[in-house]
Amino acid sequence: MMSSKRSSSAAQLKEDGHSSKRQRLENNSACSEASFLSTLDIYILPAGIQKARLAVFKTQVEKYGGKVQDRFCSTANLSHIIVEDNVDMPRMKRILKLDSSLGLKVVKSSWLSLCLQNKKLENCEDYQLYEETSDSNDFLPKAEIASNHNKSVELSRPTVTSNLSDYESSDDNDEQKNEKTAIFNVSHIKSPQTEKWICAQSSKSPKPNINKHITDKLEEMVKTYESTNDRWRALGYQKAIQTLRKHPKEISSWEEAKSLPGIGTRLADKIWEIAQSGELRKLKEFESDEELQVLKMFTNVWGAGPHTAQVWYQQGFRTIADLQQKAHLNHQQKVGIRLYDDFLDRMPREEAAEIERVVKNVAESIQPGIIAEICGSYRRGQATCGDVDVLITHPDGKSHKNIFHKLLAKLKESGFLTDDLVSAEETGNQKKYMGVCRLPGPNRKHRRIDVIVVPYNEYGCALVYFTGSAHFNRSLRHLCKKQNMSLNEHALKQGVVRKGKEKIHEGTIIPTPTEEDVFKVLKIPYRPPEERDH
Ligand SMILES: Nc1ccn([C@H]2C[C@H](O)[C@@H](COP(=O)(O)OP(=O)(O)OP(=O)(O)O)O2)c(=O)n1
Ligand SMILES: [Mn+2]
Repeated sequence: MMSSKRSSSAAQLKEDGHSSKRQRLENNSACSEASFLSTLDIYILPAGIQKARLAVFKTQVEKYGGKVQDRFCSTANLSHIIVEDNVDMPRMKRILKLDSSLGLKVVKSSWLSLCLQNKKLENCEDYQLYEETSDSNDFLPKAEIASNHNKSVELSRPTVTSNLSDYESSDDNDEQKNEKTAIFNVSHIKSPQTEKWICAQSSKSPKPNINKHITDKLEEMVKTYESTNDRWRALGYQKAIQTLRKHPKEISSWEEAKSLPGIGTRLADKIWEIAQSGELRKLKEFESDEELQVLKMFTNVWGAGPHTAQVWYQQGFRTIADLQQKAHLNHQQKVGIRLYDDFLDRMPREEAAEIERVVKNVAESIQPGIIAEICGSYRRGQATCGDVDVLITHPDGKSHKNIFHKLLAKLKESGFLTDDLVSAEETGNQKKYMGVCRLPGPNRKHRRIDVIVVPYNEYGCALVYFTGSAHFNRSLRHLCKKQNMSLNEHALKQGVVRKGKEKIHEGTIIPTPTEEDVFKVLKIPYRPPEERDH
C-alpha cells in the first residue's frame, strides 16, 4: 500500500517528463494521408494468412507510418493483434498461449484491408473479436462498462509480469478507441457524458453495504494479489468490490452477480461461492500457502515492495525477526521493521486531528497566514487513518518557499518527528517529506506523516490529488483523458495530445485556484471530500 504510493508518484513524475517529445508531435501533427497508420503497432497472427498477403500487409502498414512486429510478445505495447477473418478468440489464444488478461484489441484482417483501401484509419469496432470480460474496465463509466460487458477483449497476461504500467494501461486501452479523434481530429471531440463517472458520483451510499461478507473476502484477495505484484488482478477485484458495495440487495444468484458491471464469469463464480458457503476456497489456499503469507508480511514493511519481498523470501527469510537479524536492509526498511506494528495500526481520526494541531501551530509560528491542511483519508472523513498527509501553502504565493526546512527542523527539535524516511523529494515546485511522528505523552504510537509544501497556484490541484481517494483520482484522470486534458497534483491542462501511452503535446495549464474550479472545468458536480471516499 505504502510502496504503491511511492511508485505512483514516480509514475506521476514520468507523466510530466515528456516535453522533449513535443517536437515530434509538431512534425507529426498535420496527420496527412502519408502517415494515417502511425498509431498502429500491430502483430499479425500468420495462421490462415498467406505469406504473400502477410508481406503486403507489412509493407503497406509500414509505408503509412505503422509498425508491424514480427514476433508476438505479450509485454510489447501493441495497439492491435490482427487475425485472419475465420480465426476466433479461443483459437488465437491457443496459438499465442495466452490465458490471463492482456486487454489488447483483436481485429479481423479485413479491417486492415479496408483501411489500406480507403487510405484512412477506419473504425474497427465492427471487425473486433470479443470475449467476456472479467476484471478489466476499472475506469470506465458504469454505462460504458455495461455496454462493453460482453465485448471487451480480455486476453491472458502472465501473472507475475503485471506491474504498474498494466495498471495505468486500462486507461490507455480505452483511449485507443478514440485514437482517430485524438490524433487526427482534435477539435471535434465530444464531451463525454460525465454523470455516470465514478468521480461524478458521491461515494456516500444511501444504504449500508449488505454484501460485506463477500467484499471482506474479496479485499483479502486484493491484498494477496498486491503483495505478489499482480496489480491487474488486484484491480479487477477492487472494481468488483466497489460495484458490490453499491449493490442495493444481497446477492442471491450467480446470474445476479454476473449481471453487475465489470463482473465476469470467474468473479461471479467466486462471489457466488462466498454467497453460498461463506467461504472462498482460493482464499483458503492462499492462507495456507506459506510463501504468500510471508510475502504479504514482507510487503507490509515500509520501504519494501513485492520485488524486495520476493528476494528476501528467496534468501530464506521467513519472519520479521529473520529480516532484522540477517537481511541487508536500507535505512527505510530498518525504520519499517522497527516500527512494523505501529505502522500497520490505523490511527483514530481524533489522533490525526491532534497531529494536525501540532503541525499547524508550529507552521503558524514560523509564518503567519500559512495554510496547513490534512488531506487523505482524514479529510474524506474516515474514522481511521493509515497516515497523516499534511498539505502546506501560503496565499501570498511566495512565502511557502522558506517554510519546508524551517518547519521540519522545528518539528524535529521538539521531538515530534522521530525518523525520516524520505527527507526531501522535489517534484516540480512541490517538496515532499515522508517521515514518522509521535505525539507527546505515554503510550503513544509512532505514526507515518507526509508533509507536502506547494506553491499557492498549485494548491487547488494538490488538494484534489492528496485528498483522494486514489480510486477517485484515477477516475478523474481518466475523465480528463477523454476530454484531452490531464490532471496531476500540480495542474490541470487542456489541449493534451496523446499517442498510446505517450503525451506528444503537453497542453496548457487551465488555472484552478480552488478545488471547485477543477470540478467545474471537468463539468462534473463538486463533491466535498467526504463524498470522494470511493
Ligand atoms: N496511488 C496513489 C496513492 C495516493 N494517491 C493520493 C490519493 C490519496 O488519498 C492520497 C494520500 O495517499 P495515502 O496512501 O495516504 O491514502 P489515504 O490517505 O487515502 O489512505 P490512508 O488512510 O491509508 O492513508 O494521495 C493517489 O492518487 N494515488
Ligand atoms: Mn493518508
